[in-house]
Amino acid sequence: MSEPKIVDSNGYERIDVFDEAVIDELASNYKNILQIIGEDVNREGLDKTPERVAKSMQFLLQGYKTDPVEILRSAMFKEDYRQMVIVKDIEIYSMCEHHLLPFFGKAHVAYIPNGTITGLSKIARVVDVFSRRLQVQERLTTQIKECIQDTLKPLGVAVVIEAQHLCMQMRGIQKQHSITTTSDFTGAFQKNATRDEFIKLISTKFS
Ligand SMILES: Nc1nc2c(ncn2[C@@H]2O[C@H](COP(=O)(O)OP(=O)(O)OP(=O)(O)O)[C@@H](O)[C@H]2O)c(=O)[nH]1
Ligand SMILES: [Zn+2]
Repeated sequence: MSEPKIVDSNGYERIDVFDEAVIDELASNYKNILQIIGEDVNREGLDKTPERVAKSMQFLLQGYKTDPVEILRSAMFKEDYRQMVIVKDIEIYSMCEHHLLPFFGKAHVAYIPNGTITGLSKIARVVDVFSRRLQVQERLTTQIKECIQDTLKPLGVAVVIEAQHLCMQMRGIQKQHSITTTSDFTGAFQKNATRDEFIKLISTKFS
């Protein structure tokens, strides 16, 4: 019998990346940081903050614990459909590995099956697993592409990510409106016509 899933208040499965000892150690280090920046760690509002931040980190970095290949393998179906499948506007929240600040936006993912399809939600889950790690946008884009290509072995995979980086907005260069776009393609998407069709379809608004 499989173990019961632990869910959070939204009903989503909670993945504990760190054990309790690690949470305690993280909390103790965050307490030090609060002290170093000159805060009064004993005031009421900060009482539980070190522990909250430790748990928040656990949530934000939960992607290390899940194998994205297993996610795809859990829902692979034989199907003789060899046209483009696009899951677009998948929201992403990731953490910049340079500043530990969020970057967030949308991922658009397409593949052309070669006898095997996967559950649509699994594409979004793979995006989530890689996003919930310390990342740079380029590597995130490529990891999603490679995981789908290596597991489903489709005729091609395309991944485009558009994101805002808080490390460029709240600090540093402080550019509030710049969006970074990254893309990566395999197989059939290397051809201009196929890639153009994908770009056209992800640019179309349906609402
Ligand atoms: N290529 C890439 N760079 C990123 C990403 N996220 C943040 N960066 C950049 O990482 C770089 C780190 O540069 P450094 O000069 O070492 O750090 P810094 O002094 O904090 O740089 P500034 O942000 O320019 O103040 C910065 O240019 C960031 O904009 C990302 O996803 N991809
Ligand atoms: Zn950054």
